[in-house]
Amino acid sequence: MTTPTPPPAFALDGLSKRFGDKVAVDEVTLDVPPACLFGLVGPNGAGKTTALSMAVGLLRPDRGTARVLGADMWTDPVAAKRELGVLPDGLALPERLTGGELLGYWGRLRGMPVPVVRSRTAELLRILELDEAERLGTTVMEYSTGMRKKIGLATALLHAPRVLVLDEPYEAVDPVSARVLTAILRRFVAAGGSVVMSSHVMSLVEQLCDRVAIIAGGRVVADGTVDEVRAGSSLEDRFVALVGERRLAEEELSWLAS
Ligand SMILES: Nc1ncnc2c1ncn2[C@@H]1O[C@H](COP(=O)(O)OP(=O)(O)OP(=O)(O)O)[C@@H](O)[C@H]1O
Repeated sequence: MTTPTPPPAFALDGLSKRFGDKVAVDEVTLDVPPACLFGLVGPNGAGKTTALSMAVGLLRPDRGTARVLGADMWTDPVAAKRELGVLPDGLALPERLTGGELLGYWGRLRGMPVPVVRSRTAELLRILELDEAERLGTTVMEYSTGMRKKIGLATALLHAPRVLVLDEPYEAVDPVSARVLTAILRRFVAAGGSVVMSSHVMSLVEQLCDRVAIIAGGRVVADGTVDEVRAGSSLEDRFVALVGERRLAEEELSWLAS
């Protein structure tokens, strides 16, 4: 008897979204295998956040489907979200809570046992170096940009999901915390989890990710292993070649520093 092949961690099929006359995402189809760190890159306004928002159930697609470990995000959202941890773009957080209170609240929303929430909260705050702020009673409203990103990551990790979707997780995070984040993501994938992360830092995606997709103008223009996509050059050069370079002409901004 053959064992059934496990479903992809994430399967996006023909996802499309239009805002008025603007086609933001156009037939995006991607498979993220189990135990994979998947990078999603593309220029500003390419459609990454829109695609990821539809994939995790935050934005209803005009067309197409998104499945998490086989469960359809829009017809079976409870099953699809059970195994999913999300760091959305511009995360709206309850501002008047401390990080620890926020995680406590989050854990209860997820129906987790209180002692588990307590011990994971303490561990996450310590590892992400938010414990000092917690001791001082700092509320999320008073957090710096990087601290907000880190508490957002903690909420994504708290229920020990099997699939993580992280919109620019390294943005505004200091180098020490970035190394911690990398260690967390590597350990997560080594244990069989999958991560989809968007980033503008090509060197980071090259170092960290197993697979990468480049999105431009709402469409997937390249998708494969990092080696396949960079095709013998650097990921940044390949990105620029596929997306198109913008050079500054001699006369442009000539008033600047004149
Ligand atoms: N709520 C909205 N209403 C109207 N247009 C939108 C909305 N959200 C996104 N768009 C448009 O959809 C396109 C894709 O935006 P999106 O935020 O997905 O890009 P992105 O690839 O995440 O960009 P960045 O790298 O700058 O974060 C852009 O042209 C943007 O202006």
